[in-house]
Amino acid sequence: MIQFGVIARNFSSSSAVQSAIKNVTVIGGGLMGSGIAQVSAQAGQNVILVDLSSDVLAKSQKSIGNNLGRVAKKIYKDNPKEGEKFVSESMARIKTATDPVSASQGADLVVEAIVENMDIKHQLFKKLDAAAPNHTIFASNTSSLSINEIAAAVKRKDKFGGLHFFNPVPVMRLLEVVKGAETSTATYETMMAWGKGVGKTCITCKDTPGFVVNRLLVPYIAEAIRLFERGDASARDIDIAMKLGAGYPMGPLELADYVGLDTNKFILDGWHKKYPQETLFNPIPLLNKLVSEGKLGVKTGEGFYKYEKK
Ligand SMILES: C[C@H](O)CC(=O)SCCNC(=O)CCNC(=O)[C@H](O)C(C)(C)COP(=O)(O)OP(=O)(O)OC[C@H]1O[C@@H](n2cnc3c(N)ncnc32)[C@H](O)[C@@H]1OP(=O)(O)O
Ligand SMILES: NC(=O)c1ccc[n+]([C@@H]2O[C@H](COP(=O)([O-])OP(=O)(O)OC[C@H]3O[C@@H](n4cnc5c(N)ncnc54)[C@H](O)[C@@H]3O)[C@@H](O)[C@H]2O)c1
Repeated sequence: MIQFGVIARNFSSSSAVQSAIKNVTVIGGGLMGSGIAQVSAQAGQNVILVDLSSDVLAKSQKSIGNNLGRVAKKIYKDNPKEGEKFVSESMARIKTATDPVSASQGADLVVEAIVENMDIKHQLFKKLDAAAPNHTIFASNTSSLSINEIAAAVKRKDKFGGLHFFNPVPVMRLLEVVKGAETSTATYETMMAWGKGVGKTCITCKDTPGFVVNRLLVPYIAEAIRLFERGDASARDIDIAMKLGAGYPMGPLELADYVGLDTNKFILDGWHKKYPQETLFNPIPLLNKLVSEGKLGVKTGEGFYKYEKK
């Protein structure tokens, strides 16, 4: 259970965003982008949320509104009127767009949260680099790709870094802030201040595959899928085992569904390509089969488990 204090503390520190960043463009309005837009707006930032699909944007705005309502219920439980004001003011700070270039022209920070694919991230950042103001910082929310390799697509390598949020963004208190080889100290410090300002506890690490959390988490989830694939235990028992035996809030297979089986696959495929000798990163036939069948987990209504459509 997430204690009230945690959410309130996040909010109180987030309401004093003192960094040089006021206007944030979030590109990718899916699971992560919508959460990043939410925490930025509730911290007083002006946000433009961009996606290729206006259907996705409409769905994301709805889920942001619902999630802001959950946050408001906790922070303003004794003052529902204030809670309604908090939600409406936060929502008013979020605009949506389908054109990333025009949406980045007034940005102090662009956070990319599109599909985990290097080529597509390169195409996007190359386009933005030519259009966004010189002072704009670019950051990727990538789970597993190299910040240095993504930054190869832009000239502003001194103003490029990693801002790796965790799902669900409004609840998970960690933010991994990653410096690339050419990220300037000023950019790094601005990203750290902004991360704190939107209510996160920031840690930092080198530009190493999976940074800290995913380097430990993704192989763990992969091993759980292999355990299930071999028939050593049921999905339910594997998840119960890790919740009751290791104190995790979610078991590995329900977490894989929550993160997205496509994202898990993208990460493993990328690491397998880079480190073919590392067996922990080997492709998993069952994971590949589920993804090929469009069973991506919570976001499509079925993965290892079935979910009722929201
Ligand atoms: C792969 C990537 O690169 C990296 C990653 O992101 S790896 C994934 C990291 N994330 C995790 O490991 C998540 C682990 N799971 C959890 O922490 C918890 O199961 C969970 C927070 C998702 C849900 O918590 P749980 O107690 O089971 O359910 P639930 O009651 O729905 O939510 C708990 C609280 O969080 C709040 N909450 C949940 N989701 C929320 C959201 N999206 N927005 C706002 N609030 C939310 C709920 O309001 C609830 O608060 P309340 O009880 O005070 O009302
Ligand atoms: N899912 C997680 O738990 C999680 C956690 C941390 C980081 N990440 C990373 O965040 C990124 C997004 O993951 P997600 O789970 O939100 O994916 P998602 O599939 O939910 O959302 C991605 C969104 O990007 C949009 N998109 C794709 N190409 C685009 C483009 N060129 N321009 C604009 N929009 C585009 C898609 O329409 C989609 O709505 C990935 O790099 C992923 O590795 C994911």
